[in-house]
Amino acid sequence: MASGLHPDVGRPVTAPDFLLSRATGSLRTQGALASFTDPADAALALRSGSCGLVVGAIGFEPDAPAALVEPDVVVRTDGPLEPPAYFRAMRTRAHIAEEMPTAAEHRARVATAIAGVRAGELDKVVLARAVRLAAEEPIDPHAVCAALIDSSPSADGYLVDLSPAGGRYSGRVLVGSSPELLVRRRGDLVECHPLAGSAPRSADPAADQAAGRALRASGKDASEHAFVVDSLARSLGPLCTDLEIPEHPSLTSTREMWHLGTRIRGRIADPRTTALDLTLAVHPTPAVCGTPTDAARRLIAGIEGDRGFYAGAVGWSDAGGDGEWMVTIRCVEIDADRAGAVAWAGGGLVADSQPDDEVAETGAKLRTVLRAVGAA
Ligand SMILES: C=C(O[C@@H]1C=C(C(=O)O)C=C[C@H]1O)C(=O)O
Repeated sequence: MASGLHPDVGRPVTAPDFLLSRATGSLRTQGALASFTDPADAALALRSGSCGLVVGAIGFEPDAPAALVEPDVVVRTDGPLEPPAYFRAMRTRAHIAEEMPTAAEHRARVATAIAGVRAGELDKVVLARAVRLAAEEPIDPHAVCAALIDSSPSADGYLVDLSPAGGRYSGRVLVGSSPELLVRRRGDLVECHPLAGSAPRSADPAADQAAGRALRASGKDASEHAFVVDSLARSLGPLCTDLEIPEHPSLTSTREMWHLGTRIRGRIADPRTTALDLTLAVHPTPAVCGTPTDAARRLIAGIEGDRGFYAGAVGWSDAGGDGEWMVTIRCVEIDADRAGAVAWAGGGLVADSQPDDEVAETGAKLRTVLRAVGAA
């Protein structure tokens, strides 16, 4: 680069402030004609037709501030997004500055929660831990997103400017690569692909296949998974007709993880129900919260505190009702000054869960984003 040029020269001016990359179709947007911190207001604006499209993120807690906007400029594509060469060439370099909590403390929390499940206080709860990352050079959220899209076999990735949520979120950006489709509506077709029940993958092909087979055969993981499918069946039942739910989950994978997944399909009962309405009806599922929902939510708030946008939903919905929302996992929230970030990972706990396995599982889940920021 010639000296004297602005360091940002070459940076695509079309860099979006929201994007969702999916193999089945993507969307990126810039600007905001309107913004919503209450998802119910956004849902109403879509249904009334006063707003044509809503994009952004909603928090884990339904009453937490959302970062939703009606975007100004919208580009839709049929396939996944191809990150610009400018961002692909950037290497993020960060390191873990703090474990929140330490792996040992997370193990102790997990053991306490499993004891609660065994005592009959609840059936399942998802506990998460976080790490604070410190950057060697300012982090460019688009570079992290490009790395996540490029390392996802299905080119999954998302980026959301959290500023519309206000307060401490001003200037922060959420970036991730979620394998979990919370809900999608296309025309009258409604689809979900819940994941629950996980095992870390292995670099050794034989060990990797064995880990997948063991997950498929695991009664503990089947029960963890069933809570999610049952919850979706209950919440979607009144909103859909012809709900098709396979009897058994199948094996699915990311670069780091094996998961049990179930492809659920149905037809929308009332065409006025938008993808955002569906999202608000099913969220939070026991894939990120637990069963019963309120007991799990209370336990999570007491142990972890405020999850913010982690374990929420990220996506888009249009006034015609179409849209797609992913579960906000495998993500990192980048500070407004770009000097640091926080990444989270959680896992479901049932009566048969083992604390050491759970620590290993969250460690493996964290690697998705740690690799993308050069901290793995
Ligand atoms: C909570 C996370 O993942 C969720 C929990 C899973 C599990 O408990 O097996 C699997 C996939 C996700 O639904 C996360 O990645 O942070």
